[in-house]
Amino acid sequence: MSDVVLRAHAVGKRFGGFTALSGIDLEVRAGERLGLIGPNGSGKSTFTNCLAGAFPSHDGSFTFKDAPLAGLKPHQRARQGLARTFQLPRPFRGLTVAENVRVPLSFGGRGAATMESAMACLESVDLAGKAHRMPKELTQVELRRLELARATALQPELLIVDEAMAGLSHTEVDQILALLFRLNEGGTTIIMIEHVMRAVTEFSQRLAVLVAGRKIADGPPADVLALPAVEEAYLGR
Ligand SMILES: Nc1ncnc2c1ncn2[C@@H]1O[C@H](COP(=O)(O)OP(=O)(O)OP(=O)(O)O)[C@@H](O)[C@H]1O
Repeated sequence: MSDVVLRAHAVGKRFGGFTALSGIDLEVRAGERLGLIGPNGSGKSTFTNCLAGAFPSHDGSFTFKDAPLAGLKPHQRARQGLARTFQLPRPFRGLTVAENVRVPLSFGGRGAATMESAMACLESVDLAGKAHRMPKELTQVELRRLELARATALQPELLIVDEAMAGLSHTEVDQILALLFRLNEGGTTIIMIEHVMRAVTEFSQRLAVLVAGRKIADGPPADVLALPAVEEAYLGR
């Protein structure tokens, strides 16, 4: 396998007559921490949905671990090692926290769906103490941690974290960041989609910027954030 774990080539997506994404080329190296940023409606979630296989079709192509993703359904992509979290946590409300993790453990097929495995996943996100609670008993940051545990239960090589920090306090952002750094140190490649600039700049080794469905910058965070086009489009100056 090459050093590049994910390659997006000319990815585009239209909704009726509206072009949400156009000509996106992006490479992500194994073990990298990439920040994908851009103003509201710039296409970040659309890109994630294309990558995860959530849409029936899109333009262009993705190659993951040197194999094309075309034609694979979301669950097949997850089994290949591609996982995502959702902006709004989506636990199974009728299942306990531990059971919520056992579902992707069994579905991903990359590890045993035992209670021990579920507890190990929960420990990795500091949620083992709430294993037998119901999701409605969790705080906002605990729900985000559960969302991460559910994604990491798939043992992904690549994890896309979609706005995990929204609405969290400074300390809670630090807690999620620490978790993500730990996951990355364990070998998981991470794409962070985030509006909390402190978090995304602290975390990312590289930033890619989408504006109106096009990639306008890609490089070291300090260089990218200093570009006038990025300041103008993203920071609204
Ligand atoms: N299913 C859909 N049908 C029609 N338009 C859509 C659909 N999904 C997204 N869009 C539009 O595509 C554009 C890109 O949306 P997207 O959610 O990808 O942006 P985003 O960068 O993730 O925004 P945010 O930061 O607010 O989450 C927006 O104009 C949005 O309204």
